[in-house]
Amino acid sequence: MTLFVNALTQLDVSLWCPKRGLIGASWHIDAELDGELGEDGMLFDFGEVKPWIKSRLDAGADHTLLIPTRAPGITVHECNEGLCIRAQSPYPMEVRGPRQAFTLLPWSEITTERLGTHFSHELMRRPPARVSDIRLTLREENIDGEAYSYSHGLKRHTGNCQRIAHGHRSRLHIWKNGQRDAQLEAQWAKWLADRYLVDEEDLVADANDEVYGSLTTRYQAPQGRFFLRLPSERFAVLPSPTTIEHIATWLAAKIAHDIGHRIRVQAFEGINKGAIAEARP
Ligand SMILES: Nc1nc2c(c(=O)[nH]1)N=C([C@H](O)[C@H](O)COP(=O)(O)OP(=O)(O)OP(=O)(O)O)CN2
Repeated sequence: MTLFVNALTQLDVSLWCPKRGLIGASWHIDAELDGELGEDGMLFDFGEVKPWIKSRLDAGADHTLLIPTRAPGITVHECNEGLCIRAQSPYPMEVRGPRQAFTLLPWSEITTERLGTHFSHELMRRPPARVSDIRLTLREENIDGEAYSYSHGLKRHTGNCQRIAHGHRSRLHIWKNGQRDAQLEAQWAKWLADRYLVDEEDLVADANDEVYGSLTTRYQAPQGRFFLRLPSERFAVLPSPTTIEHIATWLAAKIAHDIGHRIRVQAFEGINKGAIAEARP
């Protein structure tokens, strides 16, 4: 017998891609479980399947930076913050933070297929009674219009959003003078694509940055100390923390100022939630 639960939970992560660099990603998680029925006629109570799988993913890869440790140019070593990870290609990155902020995977590239198999194996280490196999599938949200992706960290968040490099892939809706504007949505999704959104308060002066054309962000949060250096053009600098409320407000003000019209922005953070802001030129 096979039991399934579609869209059981979501994963919001960043990952290092040897072709695109730092990417924000959000995936639905679909689950299938094989096994034998118990006397109650069930394989595994839905009310227990969902919290079991969600809690395991939340405590593991969710809100971490996924690193393919066998990609060319990746190095990982211990440092005062916990782990220091450097990448070279397609551009240089250095990130440091507590061990729990990273998921290290011994692969040359991260794919949703490999992640699904990896998470399934992890869950099968201690399977529930009567479950003989588990298959997880990671699936991008089907977005008709524009999707934008970014990475960030919220130093004041008490949960895992404080981790300096986690991200999202999300819908972006923009209205100009009350009308949805597909062209503006495409333009801003393209501009935001794969950027790191940083609060200007968290940028620090670092001698390397002048030499290499990079920017460095560093902060202390409840889980530990975090550090990230990327080429300056990979950043978008906000005058505020990068909560979705501030992202929507900043985007609306920036677009209204740029084009001189009344703007409404509905910015999603991952799947099915976000913030709405309006601005006038
Ligand atoms: N009002 C806001 N709340 C939160 C924000 C925010 O910008 N505004 N941001 C975050 C984090 O950035 C986080 O990445 C979002 O995390 P998410 O996975 O969606 O939240 P949960 O883990 O609490 O939800 P699940 O249902 O467990 O996925 C957090 N809050």
